[in-house]
Amino acid sequence: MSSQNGFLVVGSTGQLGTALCAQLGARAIPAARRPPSEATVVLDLEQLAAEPSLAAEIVAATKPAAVICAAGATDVERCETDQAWAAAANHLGPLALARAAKDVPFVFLSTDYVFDGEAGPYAEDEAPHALSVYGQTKLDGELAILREHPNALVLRTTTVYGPDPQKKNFLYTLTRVLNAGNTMRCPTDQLATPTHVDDLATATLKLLEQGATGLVHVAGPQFLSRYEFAQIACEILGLPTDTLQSLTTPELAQKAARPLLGGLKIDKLNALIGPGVMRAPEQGIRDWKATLA
Ligand SMILES: NC(=O)C1=CN([C@@H]2O[C@H](COP(=O)(O)OP(=O)(O)OC[C@H]3O[C@@H](n4cnc5c(N)ncnc54)[C@H](OP(=O)(O)O)[C@@H]3O)[C@@H](O)[C@H]2O)C=CC1
Ligand SMILES: Cc1cn([C@H]2C[C@H](O)[C@@H](COP(=O)(O)OP(=O)(O)O[C@H]3O[C@@H](C)C(=O)[C@@H](O)[C@H]3O)O2)c(=O)[nH]c1=O
Repeated sequence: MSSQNGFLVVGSTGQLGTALCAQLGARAIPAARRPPSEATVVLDLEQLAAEPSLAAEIVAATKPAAVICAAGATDVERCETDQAWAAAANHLGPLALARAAKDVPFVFLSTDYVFDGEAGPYAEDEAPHALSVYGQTKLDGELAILREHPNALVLRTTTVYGPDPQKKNFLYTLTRVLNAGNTMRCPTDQLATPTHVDDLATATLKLLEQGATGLVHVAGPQFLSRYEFAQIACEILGLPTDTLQSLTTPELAQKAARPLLGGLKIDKLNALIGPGVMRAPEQGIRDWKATLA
């Protein structure tokens, strides 16, 4: 495999990776731990964490013009009990790749879960304080990559929704659960700024084109609770709401603590790429609906 000007998209089988590859077209060099075809580079972040020299081999073989690390341990609950996995996929693996790709721009995807949720939505200059293993390992990744890569761009996002090849984001879960007549329990006290995956991909590529570096928040423009997000989705999608139940986070009894007032401010993003790129949930859910068969 050899390519002079492509962007290495790590996590090409994921939600964001798929959107990035679609927007990049022939400029994408997809990379995944379980490649769906021979055209995809084999890249396992856990393996890179254990054997960092493999990262240099992949970079030498693919010669990317930039690297976007859109992969990671995204199962927030599993991270609590499998900390070695979380550290490898969210911190040490991406760091090995960043070290090997020092000569080209490197993008690392992070999260609002680096914050404790006492005062969201958050701007880039606010102090992080992670509550969960997922959030802490992402924060460890951010700090190490920003320290070691001269042109690193760290993008924090939150509650990504829209087309998802693995059909596991919140909207797919909500639709599946409610259509099956089961109860969907949604917290009224977990607030964030839901982000349409295509906008996240667009913003990522615009920032890369501009040569942006450092920390930038990329998220939707509206701050709302999971329950409100679910209500908007139900209305647009015509889902039954008799089994949509509101509750508080303690009642939900999740393993990993979530930031309650999470979410991200996007003034810096808007100043860099112009306003209007990030769509509001109502529009985003309508657009997602239109993609369903
Ligand atoms: N989804 C969200 O709400 C948010 C996401 N983020 C961050 O944005 C990024 C993209 O998220 P999203 O696309 O939604 O996530 P997904 O869960 O949809 O995709 C994650 C990707 O990471 C890959 N992956 C997991 N472990 C490894 C590994 N060891 N080596 C290589 N690849 C691996 C998965 O591969 P496979 O298909 O084989 O499982 C998949 O392609 C992630 O870094 C995530 O932490 C940040 C905030 C919110
Ligand atoms: C299963 C279930 C979840 N939920 C809620 C609780 C919680 O807020 C959320 C859990 O689903 P999610 O997987 O979307 O949420 P979670 O894994 O917490 O979402 C996070 O993903 C990671 C990758 C991030 O980085 C975060 O920014 C955030 O988007 O959904 C319900 O309300 N009812 C349910 O029945």
